[in-house]
Amino acid sequence: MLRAHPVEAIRAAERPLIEAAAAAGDPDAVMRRAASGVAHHTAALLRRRTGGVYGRSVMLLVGSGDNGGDALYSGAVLRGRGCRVEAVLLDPERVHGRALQALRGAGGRVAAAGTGTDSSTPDVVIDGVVGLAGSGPLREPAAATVAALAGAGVPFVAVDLPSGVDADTGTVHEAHVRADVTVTFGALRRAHLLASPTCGRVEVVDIGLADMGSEPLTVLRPDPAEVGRAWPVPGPDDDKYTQGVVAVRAGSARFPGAAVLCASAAVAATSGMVRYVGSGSTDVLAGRPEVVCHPSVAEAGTAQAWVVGPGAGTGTEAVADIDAILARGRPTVLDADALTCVAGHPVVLRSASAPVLLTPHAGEFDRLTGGRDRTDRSGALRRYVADLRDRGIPATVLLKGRVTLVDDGETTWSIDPGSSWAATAGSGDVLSGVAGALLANGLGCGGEVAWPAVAAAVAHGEAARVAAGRTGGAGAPIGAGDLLRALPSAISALRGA
Ligand SMILES: NC(=O)C1=CN([C@@H]2O[C@H](COP(=O)(O)OP(=O)(O)OC[C@H]3O[C@@H](n4cnc5c(N)ncnc54)[C@H](O)[C@@H]3O)[C@@H](O)[C@H]2O)[C@@H](O)CC1
Ligand SMILES: Nc1ncnc2c1ncn2[C@@H]1O[C@H](COP(=O)(O)OP(=O)(O)O)[C@@H](O)[C@H]1O
Ligand SMILES: [K+]
Repeated sequence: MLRAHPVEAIRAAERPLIEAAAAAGDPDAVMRRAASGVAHHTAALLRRRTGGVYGRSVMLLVGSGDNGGDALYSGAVLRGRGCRVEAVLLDPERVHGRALQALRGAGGRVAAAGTGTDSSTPDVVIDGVVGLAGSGPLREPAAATVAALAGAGVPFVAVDLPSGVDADTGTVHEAHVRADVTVTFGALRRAHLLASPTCGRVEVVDIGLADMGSEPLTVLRPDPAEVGRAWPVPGPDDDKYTQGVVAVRAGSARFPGAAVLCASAAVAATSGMVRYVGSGSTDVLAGRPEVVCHPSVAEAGTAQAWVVGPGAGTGTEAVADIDAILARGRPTVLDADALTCVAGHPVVLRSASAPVLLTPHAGEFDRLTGGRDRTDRSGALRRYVADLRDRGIPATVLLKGRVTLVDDGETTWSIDPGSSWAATAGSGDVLSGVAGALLANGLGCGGEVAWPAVAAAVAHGEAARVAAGRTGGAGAPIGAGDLLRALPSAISALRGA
């Protein structure tokens, strides 16, 4: 499991190291260690991209703080390895003096932004514009310089964080660096897990930082192997009931497919039994004859967990069904149309005495929250969960997207499947089916509902990867049906990870 920390915690952990270095008369010792890590990973990128290091050209984008200092010291190291290094100073009046001297001493070229820079396109850019102290989008002249280099296809190595990405919220501002590699120091920052697609491959350099624990603002990323180990496996004494029965209320005349995708995903996720309530029994049974269908919520037999919502409608009947399901007092996944019902009738959640898992996409989340705080996704999520919990609703929320977040009011989990192939119609129905099955099974090594939600998101992402890669090569677009069919291979891969 990876942990990513808020800036305040990082700064507090670094302080003793920096003070010790200063007391020993070498105030830049930590910075030079960090910089040699940046140089090491930049050299590795150059080798991968160009087959070597010697003679390659490196451009440093140097801001006014210590992030720029790291870039300058790393340039000095790369100069020592035979690179041509040019530093572009974004604010020549405010630059880390000793680091600049080190670069000059090593034979690096220095220019102010917009004046007489080397005209050839560099092999790599080191982004030392701004790091932990950054806020807001890249400012000029950094924004225009970055846009031109990115447009020319030059790879970026970000020092600490891609500039233009907020360290704590992970907000990616319009003007920002998209990094191929991000080299950070001692421990991950929250943005590394909240904005992982913008950070590229994240490398953590050891600077002698003591191990950091968790606190409420720490973001966690699950280890796929851990999810695989926790996946429910029937034992010798198990039967179809002991593994947890999940009931699915999904589908409508307008959306028959949602019923098939959701119920079939529940069947694929664990052994045991799946019940179905809705208008789609014929279609569900055509694909999955093992599903047990019931004419209404009231007539459904016992289930250890429920899923309600995919394609299930938003009328008064749908709201009444949600109410009836919650009144059964079992853990329940509320997805899709059920979330629209909750947004319109928040009072319906009052019937929830057992844990509920809400699984909105961005639009549904806006509907639930009135569209507040679009820029600080994880903060808005934490506040929404806290609101629900303050109202006595035992809620966990899974916010979908390329980076899926799960928050139970105490912990934020982040899942990034590494590609966006899962962004396809109906794939959310598959996710809620998997989550419901895991909830019914009582999977719970990391919390009552958060862990099944996290495990479902991991398996969903892995299924997308398997499905998109089924043809080999670079991968191909998938539909939700492909993702569904890939679930068994994905679960098997996780269990073998
Ligand atoms: N604190 C530590 O212990 C260590 C820090 N290190 C480096 O130091 C960095 C933090 O340095 P600083 O605290 O000096 O701060 P930064 O270098 O992150 O930023 C400070 C400067 O950036 C400017 N700035 C802020 N937002 C901007 C934007 N959007 N566009 C352009 N400029 C902007 C500010 O005006 C300020 O002058 C870390 O990210 C890391 O790279 C490393 O040397 C390792 C050790
Ligand atoms: N850009 C993306 N990259 C990867 N996965 C994504 C992306 N956008 C959405 N997803 C995932 O795809 C699924 C889509 O769910 P949802 O929006 O509810 O679709 P639907 O309602 O069509 O089923 C979710 O699991 C979500 O996390
Ligand atoms: K940076």
